[in-house]
Amino acid sequence: MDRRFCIHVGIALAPIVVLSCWLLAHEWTAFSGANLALRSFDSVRSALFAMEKVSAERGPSNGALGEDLPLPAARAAALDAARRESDRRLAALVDALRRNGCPRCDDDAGAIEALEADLAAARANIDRLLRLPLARRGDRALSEAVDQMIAIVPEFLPIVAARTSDIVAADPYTLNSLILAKLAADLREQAGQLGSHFTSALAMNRALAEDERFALERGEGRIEQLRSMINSRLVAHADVNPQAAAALNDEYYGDGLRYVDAVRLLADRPGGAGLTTARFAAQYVPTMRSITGLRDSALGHAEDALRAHRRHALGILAGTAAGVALLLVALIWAIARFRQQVVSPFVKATALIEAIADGDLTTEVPTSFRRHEIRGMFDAIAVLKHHSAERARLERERASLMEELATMAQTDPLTHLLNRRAFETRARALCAEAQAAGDPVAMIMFDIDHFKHINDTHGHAAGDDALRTVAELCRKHWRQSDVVARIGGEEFAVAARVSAGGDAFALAERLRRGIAEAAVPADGAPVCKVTASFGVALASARDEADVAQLLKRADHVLYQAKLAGRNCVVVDPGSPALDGSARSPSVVS
Ligand SMILES: Nc1nc2c(ncn2[C@@H]2O[C@H](COP(=O)(O)OP(=O)(O)OP(=O)(O)O)[C@@H](O)[C@H]2O)c(=O)[nH]1
Repeated sequence: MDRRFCIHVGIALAPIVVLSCWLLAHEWTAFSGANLALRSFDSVRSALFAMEKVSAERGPSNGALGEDLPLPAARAAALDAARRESDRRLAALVDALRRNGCPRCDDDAGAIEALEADLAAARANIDRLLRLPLARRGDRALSEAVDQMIAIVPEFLPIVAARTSDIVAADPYTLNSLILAKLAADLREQAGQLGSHFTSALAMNRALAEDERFALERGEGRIEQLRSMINSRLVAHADVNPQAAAALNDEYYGDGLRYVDAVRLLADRPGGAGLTTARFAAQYVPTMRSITGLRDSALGHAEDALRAHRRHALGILAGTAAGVALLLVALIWAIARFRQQVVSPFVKATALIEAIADGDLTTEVPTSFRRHEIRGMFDAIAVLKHHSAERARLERERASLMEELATMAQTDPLTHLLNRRAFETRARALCAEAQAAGDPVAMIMFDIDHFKHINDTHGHAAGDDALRTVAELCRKHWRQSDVVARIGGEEFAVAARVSAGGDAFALAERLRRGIAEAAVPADGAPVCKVTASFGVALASARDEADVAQLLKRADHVLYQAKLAGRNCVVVDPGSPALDGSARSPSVVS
């Protein structure tokens, strides 16, 4: 029962455990997703920063390209600082991608390697031009150098897009902030490119070429597009820092673009704008900080949301784990209590009832149960045990009474020898056994002499004592295998297996002498002497030993013994000469 209970509990617990594990796994996945989203966010931010720095590197590069030899130390230092900053940000991006631990981050690391190679090539090209005098650099070469730097920036975009999709998969609510940050980064790039379109014309002190004017218009169009996209995002999500939005409006859309328009008008003149690229950059570049300001504000907003999401996921995971642990502990506790308070008592009760049914009443019935129903059950078992013990006792008494009755039915109550009926039954069995074994059977009958006289002289009790004394002598003189009985008032009979006729006679004679020598006691003192007369009849193994016949023959010679003067043994003359002795009656007196 206990084993079955455990199996059933296991079956019932299995779906709960599976469900709990599933719930935990689900919450763990959500928490891991939130962690991955934060790491991916770090990659996106690093990519946008690196992108900005590579884009910003174009400012000092263009500034240097616009200077003639020897390159002013300040220009060289600015270019060097910008390149180091780009490299630092790229290294940070590689680190962030390594920490990111996403399946496709290896592809991104490969993309960074390609990007770094392209950047190195672009820088080498710029350095080559910087070693030439300004007049020998050539318009076309300058444009190509600027374009080569511009072409590097879009290489960041697949990394940003891939990591953004990882973030949005874990927390879709960050999508708007991330798009806004990406639009701001695009705007920063477009703004940078817009400035770059002036580089050749300013460096060569000439008017803007047709394709440069076209590029400027296209850039402004793209910037206008981004402006409306950013504005619509800002309107929909006013929670992004409004000061950053206002700064963008004032500084870049206001001052920055106004300055670009003014320089373009100047640059339309045949002699050019009369500005160095460095002066242009010094005036224009600072207005772009408002763009990165908006980008950083959007990134900060996304980071806050992601951290909140991670905290929330961690809280849910911890709550779920605690809930599951609590539920399992409560279930196990309840099952253990149920097993201890209900199942175990039932198992014990079953074992007890089985033991009682098997007759084992030695086991104690426990009484220390607190539950009313269980205590009642064990009280009932105690009653059952008590009744069973009582019934077992009655059974034993009945069996002993039956045994007593059976003994009484076969025994003479005065002498405790067999009675006549039992004698006949046992004697018949003895005859059959003797015949089977080929042994002769002797039937010895004897009768106390003048017993009436004893009764009359010494009283009936003395007569009874005389009978008991003779019975004791019988027990003393005859063997265990002999059948001895009191078959009448003062009449006794013995059936015995013998090997020779003389044996039977000797047996009878030995008893006769024993009786004659004995004194009948009464109240501890001898009262009188008794004698007995014996008749012996024999049946050989060949004869059919018939108990009735043998008794009759023995009785007949017993009568002869009486007639012969009593206190003697007479052997039936019809007995076979078993040992070759005479068949004539033997009389001993
Ligand atoms: N005390 C006592 N007497 C018994 C019992 N059964 C029979 N008697 C007596 O035994 C006596 C038998 O007497 P009888 O048949 O005349 O034989 P007897 O006196 O022994 O004479 P013989 O047999 O010829 O020697 C009777 O007086 C019976 O009352 C008994 O259980 N107890």
